[in-house]
Amino acid sequence: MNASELKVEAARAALAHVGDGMRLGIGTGSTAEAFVRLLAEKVAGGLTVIGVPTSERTAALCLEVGVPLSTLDDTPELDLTIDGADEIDPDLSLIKGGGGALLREKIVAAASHRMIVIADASKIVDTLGRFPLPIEVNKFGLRATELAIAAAAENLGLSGPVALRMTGAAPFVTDGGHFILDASFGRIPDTRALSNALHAIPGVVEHGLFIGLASAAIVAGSDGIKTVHAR
Ligand SMILES: O=C(CO)[C@H](O)[C@H](O)COP(=O)(O)O
Repeated sequence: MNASELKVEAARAALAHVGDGMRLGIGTGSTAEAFVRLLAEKVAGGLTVIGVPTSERTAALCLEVGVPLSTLDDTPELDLTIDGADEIDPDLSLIKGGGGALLREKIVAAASHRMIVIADASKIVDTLGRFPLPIEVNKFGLRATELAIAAAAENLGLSGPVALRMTGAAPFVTDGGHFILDASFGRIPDTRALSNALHAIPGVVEHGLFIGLASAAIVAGSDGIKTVHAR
């Protein structure tokens, strides 16, 4: 099976955790999209759920395939969020934001009683940081924020390019109207320290380190599906 097929298998396995009447956070990315399409089949078959999407892109897909939606304002407490990830470590800390939706993804995950991550096995790492860390920043003072991020990283012994994410010739703009800086710091031994340091920078809106949010990860590999639970 290729990575796309494995993503579908992980998404299919996650459906077993969705019960009738649930309020569901719905993630962003290709794995989450596979989940939405499978969920829509269940909804067509009579399953009742209400979804809160983590991006405009996911909202559009849900509307297209018939998954009923709410907003986090109308449904501020969720039973379960299903979302993908760019990296997953053994503690179920994550890097997310490859699709640019990290802010809403984190808000939705934090509003959920449980978060289940779905992924193909290539996303599993020993230590987070192979995937560049997405950092969502306010447009104002971009250069100053970039310098502050580099300085904060250096204090923690981390360094590497911090690149403004582009879509063609223009900067990528998130659903919240912000920019994304992708920080290639390499391995991040102390994710909590980096998280705190980034949160202390005024121009940083949010970052893609998800620590203590995932309750389980459903990972599909060539040897089958494994479910890893948070310790
Ligand atoms: O965090 C995300 C979007 O912001 C995605 O969950 C992450 O990028 C994984 O994407 P995919 O399922 O396409 O591999």
